[in-house]
Amino acid sequence: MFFSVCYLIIAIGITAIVISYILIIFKCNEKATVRIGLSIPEKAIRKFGQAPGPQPWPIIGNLDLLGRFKSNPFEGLGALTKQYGDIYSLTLGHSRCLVVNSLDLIREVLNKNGKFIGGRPDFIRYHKLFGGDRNNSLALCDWSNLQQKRRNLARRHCSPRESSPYFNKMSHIGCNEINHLMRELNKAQPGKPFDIKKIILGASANMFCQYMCSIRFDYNDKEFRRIVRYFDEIFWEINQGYSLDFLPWMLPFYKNHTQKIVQWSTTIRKFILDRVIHQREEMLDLDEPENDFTDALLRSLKEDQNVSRNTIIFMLEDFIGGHSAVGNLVMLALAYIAKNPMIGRRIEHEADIVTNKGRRRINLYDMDAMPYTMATIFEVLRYSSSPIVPHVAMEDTAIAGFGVTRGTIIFINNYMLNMSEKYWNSPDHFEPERFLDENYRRNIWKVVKCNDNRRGSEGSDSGIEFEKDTHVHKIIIDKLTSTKNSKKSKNIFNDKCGYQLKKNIPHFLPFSIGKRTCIGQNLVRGFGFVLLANIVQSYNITSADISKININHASVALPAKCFPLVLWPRA
Ligand code: HEM
Repeated sequence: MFFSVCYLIIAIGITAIVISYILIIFKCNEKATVRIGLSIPEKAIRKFGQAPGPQPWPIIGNLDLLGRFKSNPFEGLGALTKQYGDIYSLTLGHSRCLVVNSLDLIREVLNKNGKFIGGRPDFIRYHKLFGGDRNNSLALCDWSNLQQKRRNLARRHCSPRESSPYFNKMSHIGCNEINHLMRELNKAQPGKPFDIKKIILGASANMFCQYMCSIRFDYNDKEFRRIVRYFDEIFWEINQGYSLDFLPWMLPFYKNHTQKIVQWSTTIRKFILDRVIHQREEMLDLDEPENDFTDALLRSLKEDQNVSRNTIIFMLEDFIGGHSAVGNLVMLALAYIAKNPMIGRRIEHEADIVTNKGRRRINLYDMDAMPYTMATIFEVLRYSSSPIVPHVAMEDTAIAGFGVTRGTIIFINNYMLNMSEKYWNSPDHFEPERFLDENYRRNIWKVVKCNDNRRGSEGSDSGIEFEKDTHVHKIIIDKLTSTKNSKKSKNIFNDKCGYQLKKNIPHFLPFSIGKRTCIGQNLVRGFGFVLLANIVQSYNITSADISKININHASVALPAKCFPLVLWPRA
């Protein structure tokens, strides 16, 4: 009996392996059928073979190769370029994947082929996070008319231009929350390590909640604290890769984990319904002018039959959840400052100039006059190299002459760009200076008259949106003329204000490019700046033990419980 069971298990195993291998080999050899012209239909269709890549195993495909780079799979994807070049295929589980590793290829994928590769991977975890359907999520859904509509709805509020009233609102809300944050930070004992992350996340959450829903929560509100933690857990979760993503039959082994994910997301949804949406629905007056993003969403629910209540709840959840990204980004910046106090000194120096030695809080309009602070944020984005969410081909297409069949997952390896010696000097060093343009000082008198109103990203595909430069020119000119007789101030000008943040660096794509670029990037820069600049203005940041500051590459996410930091109030 025992032997029969063993033979049966072995037979099932061998059959599964053989079937798996046949399926994998079939997928590897499939050709993409691509329409290449419009004139003569028969001649316009061509078949393209897929990019070469390592030989896959049955069942796991090439997961073994990535398994060797657990702490940073993108490094693993980069290492494979030595053997297979900048574009190659992989099979992860049974999923066909294409990996692109160079700037030209990334552009070809995201800009030229954007409309064919607008899908997202069908990972079980993504469904669990969004009420059983990942298409509820703005970032994890496939491209659709609904997604276009959601992006349009969100753009005005979530990508505020400097000249818009939304920008002013952001600045006001940011500064107001900084007052609350400082009261919390003042409770910390100077020189004693403490968990600053949860306080920063709370402040960031309140900035987002006030901006999107005109509501803020007390830092001691238990429910608020809980959902801030759950959002943070989810942010970490989304930034991780699991075997489950490619081997869905492993679900029973991940039961506890997926239950946890569902519990986090349902608790968050309940909070948003109970504490935000219900009240607002009762108060909604369609004749009154639109007050915030929640108003805009509730109105679209009344005015557009294609928008469902679920859509707006998930949208609000997605956007409020953006606070975790900002909180983690600021936390990373503080960690690098703790490791290298000179970075903190230079930010303090800028902060002291713009606020006349701390006589006021730093607001969003100071952003252009504090280029080193912004450069630090950009350097965190480069150094941490947040991965671009994988795209999926929604129809057959060809990239660099290689076929990409429908359903292929496309990994865009921006880690390779961020760590390439071709583009950066000493890329493995954390150096905000690399984002400062020294030539600016020489050219300042020429450019100050420039009255170009275009958004900075239009002329480039760096994907980072900038406003016109007139404001910073004015600040610098004012500073130069008002202080030209003071040797000390002149040094300050030469040392700091003569630099400008480099803009539109074509190989720096932290927010991606093309159809599915990040909608929240202006919120990241705005709230990230206000948080970082004001904290560093008020405190010296150190660590009791820098060896405890462990930071993973290729992720902006830190574990919910990470390292403590030490604050010393500045005199
Ligand atoms: C550290 C901060 C952040 C970074 C580095 C970042 C980066 C990215 C990247 C790389 C993508 C993928 C683009 C693509 O697939 O081609 C993305 C998508 C997205 N981001 Fe961000 N993001 C950040 C913060 C935020 C915030 C604060 C929000 C909202 C408040 C936000 C909203 C979105 C949305 C909605 C998408 C999906 C867009 C779509 O698929 O159509 N992000 N982000």
